[in-house]
Amino acid sequence: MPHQLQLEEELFPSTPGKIKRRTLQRCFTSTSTMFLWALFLIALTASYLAFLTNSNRYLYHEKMIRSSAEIRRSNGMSVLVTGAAGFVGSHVALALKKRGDGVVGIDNFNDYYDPSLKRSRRNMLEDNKIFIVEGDINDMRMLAKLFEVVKFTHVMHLAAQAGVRYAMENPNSYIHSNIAGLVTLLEQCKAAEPQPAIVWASSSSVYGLNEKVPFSEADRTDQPASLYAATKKAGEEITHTYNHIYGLSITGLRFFTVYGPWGRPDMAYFSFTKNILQGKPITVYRGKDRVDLARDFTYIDDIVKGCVASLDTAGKSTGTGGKKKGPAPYRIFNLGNTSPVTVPTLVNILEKNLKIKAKKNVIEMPGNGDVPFTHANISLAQRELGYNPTTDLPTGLKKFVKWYMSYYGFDHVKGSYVNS
Ligand SMILES: O=C(O)[C@H]1O[C@H](OP(=O)(O)OP(=O)(O)OC[C@H]2O[C@@H](n3ccc(=O)[nH]c3=O)[C@H](O)[C@@H]2O)[C@H](O)[C@@H](O)[C@@H]1O
Repeated sequence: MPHQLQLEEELFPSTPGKIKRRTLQRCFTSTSTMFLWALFLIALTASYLAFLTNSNRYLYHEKMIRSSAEIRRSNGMSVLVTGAAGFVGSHVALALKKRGDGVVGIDNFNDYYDPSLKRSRRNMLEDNKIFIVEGDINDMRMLAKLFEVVKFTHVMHLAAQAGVRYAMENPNSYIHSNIAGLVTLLEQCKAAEPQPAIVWASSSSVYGLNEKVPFSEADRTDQPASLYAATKKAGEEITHTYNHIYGLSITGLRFFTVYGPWGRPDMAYFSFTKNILQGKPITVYRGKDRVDLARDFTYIDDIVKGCVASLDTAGKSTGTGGKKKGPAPYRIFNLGNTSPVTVPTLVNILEKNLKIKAKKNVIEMPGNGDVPFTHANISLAQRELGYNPTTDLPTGLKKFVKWYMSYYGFDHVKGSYVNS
């Protein structure tokens, strides 16, 4: 269209329809611009509000972290407890707080087992003024921030992917938590000023196919029977390198089948209790030649004492600026009970406490990473930590069953759960 005509067309449109369309088009163009502007302003306001909320939340968290980390006794320590919403973590955090140490927890609240139990443990800790940061130990930035806020003197590292048999179902979760997560945490500890001393949970499973009994720290640990055990053994080697290169003080604790109130639902004593109460069958594994499996079951309160004594006796890390300045302690201890009990005996004790006969399916132990027995020699921990377990399995299980009944609200008379 020639220029003149185009201009006329625009000024004097030939049809009313055109006028409408063009006016509408202009109108629409300006409305859409306005709309875009409005959208932009809304987005700007929303992100500003989000920023305010986040920074408020951050400030709130920072305040909580600082107050949780406050030391309330002379020569006390400030401890970062990883896996604080877990079984052992929650108990250790509480014990430290009760005697006046500063405690901050971290936990990713994963769903390996019912996260509501982890949340209940968190509530219990919150009632005791212990704050748990919700986060993963693989999150380097979050760890760095945490160490910026608190100069931790110690790290009690209990966050891990636990469970021996689950490793066949989800092998990568073991690599994620027990290897990658461990390295991320160690990197942070190495860089921290001052470097904290680290006490962490290894496992009796590192003894694997070792046949020498009872298991001593100097025995072979190069024949793991499960990926879980292999990651714990790898953890012992990895922590050794951080001790050797960067001067981190390291104490590895080989726990022997820890049980008790607030325990882990994936463990035999816990799932057996649940099934027996519901009248469901339990599967009892048996070893070759019909030999009963046995474990050196260790009560949680004894383990807590061992953990706290390890923190108390841990020498200082020596590195600074990420460099070792001198030799630092590297220790490994068995924390067991020194009196193995067979799985059928464990079932008998539960039956007595629950006053219900279990429906047992006895089958040969499948090749799933289990070992036939464990038995700890604890003389090293006795000597160096003053570790002295005092709770036998009947006493400990009685306390567990009492807790279980009250936590899940099981009414013995009605034979059903009150809370469900
Ligand atoms: O001491 C340890 O290092 C390990 O102790 C436990 O591992 P485990 O001893 O296998 O504990 P449970 O899973 O509670 O099993 C106890 C015994 O009951 C047996 N069991 C388990 C489950 C089942 O359904 N039936 C059964 O007979 C097992 O074979 C085992 O002999 C923990 O689950 C691990 O996280 C921990 O590291």
